[in-house]
Amino acid sequence: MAVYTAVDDLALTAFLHDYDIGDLLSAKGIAEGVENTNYVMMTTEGTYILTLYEQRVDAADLPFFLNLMNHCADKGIATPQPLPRKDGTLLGELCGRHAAIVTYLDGMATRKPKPLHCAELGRGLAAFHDATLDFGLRRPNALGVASWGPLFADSRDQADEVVPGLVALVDDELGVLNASWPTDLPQGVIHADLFPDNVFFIGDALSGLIDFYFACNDTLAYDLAICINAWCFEDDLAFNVTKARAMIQGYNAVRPLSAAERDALPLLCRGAALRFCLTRLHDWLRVPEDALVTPKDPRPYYERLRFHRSVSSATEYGL
Ligand SMILES: Nc1ncnc2c1ncn2[C@@H]1O[C@H](COP(=O)(O)OP(=O)(O)OP(=O)(O)O)[C@@H](O)[C@H]1O
Ligand SMILES: N[C@@H](CCO)C(=O)O
Repeated sequence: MAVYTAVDDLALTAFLHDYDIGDLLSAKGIAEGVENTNYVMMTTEGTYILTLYEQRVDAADLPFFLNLMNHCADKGIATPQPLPRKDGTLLGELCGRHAAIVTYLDGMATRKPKPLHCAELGRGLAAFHDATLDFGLRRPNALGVASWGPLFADSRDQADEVVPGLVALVDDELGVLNASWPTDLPQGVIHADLFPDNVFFIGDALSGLIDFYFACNDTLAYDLAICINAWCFEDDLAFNVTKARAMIQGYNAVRPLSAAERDALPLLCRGAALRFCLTRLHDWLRVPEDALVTPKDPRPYYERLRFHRSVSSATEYGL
């Protein structure tokens, strides 16, 4: 559950005086999510999401995230739109935390994506990439290729206890990726964490993209590689080429991939699998005593990485 900061009605009513969104009717903490405190809030004007940013989010990054959502929502992408305060700013303070209010998006995340969902996601991701091309702010990827070596160094001693064979695999993979990571592919703003829990659908139609708190500037096709990892493997860890084909075709229909991007896809998928394997391993080994949430298992991403290492060309992703 993720309501780290309890907000009472008096504090919230006072906070809302700085907005033009009516009077408070109700506010309920949302259990999902692990990073921040979220409330679904109803006022006389409508339904909104109130987010209080907790310690792990760097306050200096908040203008990037909020302006990015605003930029995309203005362009018709299904991202939450931050509500401006009466002074025009997007960020306030509530209960000692930075806080913002964004529009509530209808729809539901799907736990078992079908190929149709993957095609929608591909189209939505490409539209998001296109919409960000003229976004003015920049944020480097703190979890990009250069970070993976140092990240692993912090967990290397215990890695084989979590997944036998992990040290040898990751050492080898870091050597390959550091030597051959593509640097000349089209760049832009990527979501960087577009897992099924961050995408809403109404029926089979995409209705919302949320959780922009890893968004950054990086290689656009790397974002697609993250989605292939997150959406196109079954619970038994088998790769589902039908889902990958649907996703890539959907993406390609909106933002055609260059030949260089297509060729790089196996390598980008390896990088994406390694990134989530390493961040999960890091968190797995450092569960706080009072943890409210179970850490995510690194093993499925170790298995994905082994799969991508066996791929010899992008055609194996259904291209
Ligand atoms: N704009 C929105 N419209 C509707 N529901 C939302 C919206 N934003 C967040 N939610 C709900 O709140 C939940 C938590 O949001 P989110 O995933 O952003 O949490 P977080 O703690 O910031 O991130 P993380 O998933 O990385 O832990 C979502 O699963 C969703 O149910
Ligand atoms: N999507 C991430 C978690 C936090 O964003 C993962 O599955 O490892």
